[in-house]
Amino acid sequence: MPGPKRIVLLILDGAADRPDNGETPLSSASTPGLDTLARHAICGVHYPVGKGVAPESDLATLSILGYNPEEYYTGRGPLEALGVGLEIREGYEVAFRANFATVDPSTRRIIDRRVARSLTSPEAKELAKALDGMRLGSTGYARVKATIGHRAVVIIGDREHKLSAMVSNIDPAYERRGLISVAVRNPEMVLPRCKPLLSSKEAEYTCKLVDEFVEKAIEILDNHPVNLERAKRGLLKANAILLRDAGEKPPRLPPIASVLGLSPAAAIAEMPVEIGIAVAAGMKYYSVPPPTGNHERDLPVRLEATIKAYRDGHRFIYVHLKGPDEPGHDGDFEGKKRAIELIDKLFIQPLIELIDLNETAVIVTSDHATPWRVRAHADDPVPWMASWKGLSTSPGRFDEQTCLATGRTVEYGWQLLRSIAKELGVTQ
Ligand SMILES: O=C(O)[C@@H](CO)OP(=O)(O)O
Repeated sequence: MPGPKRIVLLILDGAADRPDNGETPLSSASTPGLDTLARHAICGVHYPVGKGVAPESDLATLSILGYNPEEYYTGRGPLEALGVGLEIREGYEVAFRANFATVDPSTRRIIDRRVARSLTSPEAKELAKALDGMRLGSTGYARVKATIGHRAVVIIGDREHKLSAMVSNIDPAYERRGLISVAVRNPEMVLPRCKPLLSSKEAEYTCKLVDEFVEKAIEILDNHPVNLERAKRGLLKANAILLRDAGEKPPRLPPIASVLGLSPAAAIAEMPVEIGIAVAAGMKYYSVPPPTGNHERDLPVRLEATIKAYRDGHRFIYVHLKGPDEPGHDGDFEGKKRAIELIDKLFIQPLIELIDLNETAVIVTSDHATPWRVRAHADDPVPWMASWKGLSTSPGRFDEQTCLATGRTVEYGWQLLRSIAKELGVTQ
């Protein structure tokens, strides 16, 4: 039988977890759709960026799509900026992923690095407007754009002086190692100062602008009417902005078709960073509204976009669903299990009825583990499953322990698709 002609790659953000008395949200979730896919499948585990790396979503996703991060990664900030259509003036601007957060201005203690996920996008847009265009030093400036919930993009620039992305994170939850950031377990929640990651005048000057921006932002935000109103309603103030994952330019990627020879390629993604990755990889991005927090409302919309991409003839379709990650960060086992069950019920079950599984392989995995007991990204191995009607094998079900037990370990996420395509004999 010739191999599959098409691939649908489904990344369940943060769905992987750490077995606890044998159970994980994935293993305990009711997943008839994944169980059906498991009937004709192979599965294993992979290390999205490599052993010992607790990656952020962007780094992990870039790797899983087949791009070796060591060769291509340029920082999350530029991907977030690309995802919301912000250009970077290379050499004189540096883009950061940002979080609106709550701090105690007198002690710089971080009370909540996401404002308890209570900030609405309209509120964030108001606050971003108050910071956008801020002048820094004599020739520096900040460009600020709110994205989804507590998230934003901040571009620090200078009209005359060159800047550098080699600066530390102003966010204790993620530690910089060169251009990549890794999640920190139990970070000390105090607002840090910027440190140059290499001794260059550009990095030192960039840190000077960054520290000035962070300080001025607290003054502006703490007294902003949006926050005064929030405080009146007993809500946390969004009175600080954390910066992480500086980058000077988006990655220059060979088109995704060069990874597996499958084109055209499409992407259905809901967060700016994954949209940025899709654009950088030359995929046709099928726009969906931002997540509303109501999975019952959001998932059918994502399914509809996926089926449209399929019917438009795309041979590689990358779908990124955010659901399970947030309850993982919030230490919510049941919430994470529920998010997985809803993806199965409202996305996977209808999907496999609407596509041809004789010609299409469905690959399901996660970008990283967000173990609910850890409440952060972790470096655990991540399960993957490749399902196709031409396979006569079955792992029984798709979960962390079943896929670990097969012994099919892929050392680096960027090798995953190629190894699956080879084993299934994907038709170029
Ligand atoms: O954006 C998010 O959902 C997460 C992970 O990418 O970041 P943070 O932990 O800052 O909320």
